Amino acid sequence: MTKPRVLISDKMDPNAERLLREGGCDVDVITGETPEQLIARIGDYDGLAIRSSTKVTKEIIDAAKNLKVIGRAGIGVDNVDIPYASAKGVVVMNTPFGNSITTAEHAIAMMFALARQIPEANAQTQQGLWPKNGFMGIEVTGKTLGLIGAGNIGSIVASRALGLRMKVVAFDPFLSPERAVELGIEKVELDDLLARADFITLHTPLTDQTRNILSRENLAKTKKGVRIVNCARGGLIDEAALKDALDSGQVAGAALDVFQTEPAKESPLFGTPGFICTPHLGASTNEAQVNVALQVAEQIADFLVNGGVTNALNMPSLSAEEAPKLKPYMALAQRLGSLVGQLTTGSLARISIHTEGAAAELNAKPIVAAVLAGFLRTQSDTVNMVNAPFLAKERGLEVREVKTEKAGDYHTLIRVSVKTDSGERSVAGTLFSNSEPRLVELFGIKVEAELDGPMMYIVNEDAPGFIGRIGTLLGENAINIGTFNLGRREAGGEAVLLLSVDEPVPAAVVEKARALPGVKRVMALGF
Ligand SMILES: NC(=O)C1=CN([C@@H]2O[C@H](COP(=O)(O)OP(=O)(O)OC[C@H]3O[C@@H](n4cnc5c(N)ncnc54)[C@H](O)[C@@H]3O)[C@@H](O)[C@H]2O)C=CC1
Ligand SMILES: O=C(O)C(=O)COP(=O)(O)O
Repeated sequence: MTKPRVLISDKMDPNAERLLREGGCDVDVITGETPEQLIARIGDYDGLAIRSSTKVTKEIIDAAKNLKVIGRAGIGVDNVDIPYASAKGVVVMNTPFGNSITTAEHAIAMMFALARQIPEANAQTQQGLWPKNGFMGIEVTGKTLGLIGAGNIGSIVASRALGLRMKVVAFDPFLSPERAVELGIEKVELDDLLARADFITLHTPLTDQTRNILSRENLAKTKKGVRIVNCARGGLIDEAALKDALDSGQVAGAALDVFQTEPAKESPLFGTPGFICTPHLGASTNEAQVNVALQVAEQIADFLVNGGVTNALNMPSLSAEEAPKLKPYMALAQRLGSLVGQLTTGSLARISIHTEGAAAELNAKPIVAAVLAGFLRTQSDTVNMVNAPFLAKERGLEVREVKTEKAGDYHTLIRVSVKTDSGERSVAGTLFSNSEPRLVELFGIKVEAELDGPMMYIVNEDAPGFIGRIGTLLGENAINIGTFNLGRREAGGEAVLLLSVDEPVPAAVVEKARALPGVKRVMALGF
């Protein structure tokens, strides 16, 4: 088997390359390329490992014909076009915890640098000015820190600030009151935070809701003399308004590690009294870089070599514990999805995925994604578990999930029902010996089949002689039958025949089968 190829396109700790190789990948480290150079290069690679410098745009994803996974050695993924990667079936992963302590420490360092004006005092002292009377600072003890965003990094900042005897208030709509109590902080509304905080630190991702959260209007609502630290993302603060607020004294100090446009080689903020900055160094410590490099390499190799999914942003994660249990279910789900996809004609309004018995105890997300992937792959070759839920939504398909924990006739069952113009029909399957996928019901008829390889599906009137006729037809055309699965609604009613065959059934033979007496429907299927 050829090894998957991974490109590391941003500066990364060498452990990333080492671990990817040990994990079974071929690796190239080529950093600092222009977008055009990356577009020309990316076509060969199965995996791409990045930090924040590489911008993974639509153009790059389009050029990446083999790409299966993008691994971000860090947290923020606003440099990756995730919706487009999802549409193209590319998994996007990050390392959500590896650099959070380091970034929280940088925010605290920036807070002290502002409180005691360390950068400017250092510069003037080294110029020989000994400016002992020019730098009156403030204590942080007893001051109020306002956190905007209290997730991983925000809560570490909170714990450090509490250790410094600060009072901490936080605005985060997703922070539960219980978690706030656990952290020892007060959950507040944004206006309240703006009015009360002596220091504000930002720790949210950049989203439509957080963009410009410190707008001109909100900066005007702050306590006069506030000091602001941003080690999260540039677009969270209106930089022009911040410059004006520093000039007017409304804001006494601002420390930015991140800018609206990076690299920030010029800014109206540069040189403004009370303004300090670093060039996106939040995650730059030896410890954090080793952490994220090891994590991203392990995740990429595990995905490309074993199919394991960790920390994916556009696909349900599969833990090492869950993966082996879920694997046969995903195979079953994918085959049932494919079966209904092949048998359904006409427009589809809804697909329902019902898990019953042991199946209902499992994480349903990967099972649903596998059904949708199986279903939609009958319409497009580029569908996989990553883009299937996205495509289903795009096509206006309603997806329902139902769980029944009590087992019915089978200890475990997945039922896939589709609602079309002509009504609702379903197929169902179970696992034999907890590992072998089997179809057990097809449109209300009990039938047992493996759904593996080429097959033939026939609906006919249940009458003597039919099996002989179909056997003869296939024999005359040198088609060898592997398994023969028969089911019927009632004696003399409608019968279903599912045959597994050694070779795909040619269209001409399908036509001949359709012409046999009593035959209602014939299709060649493939799994
Ligand atoms: N400067 C640097 O080098 C680094 C920057 N970062 C950035 O730091 C930021 C925070 O990272 P984490 O704490 O790991 O993320 P996280 O996802 O753990 O926490 C983000 C928090 O923001 C909250 N949030 C979301 N929308 C909000 C809104 N509208 N208003 C208020 N709060 C909202 C969420 O509920 C969540 O609690 C990210 O933008 C990340 O990219 C992360 C690492 C290094
Ligand atoms: O992890 C993050 O979100 C960061 O912003 C760190 O960026 P970097 O990897 O240092 O370019």
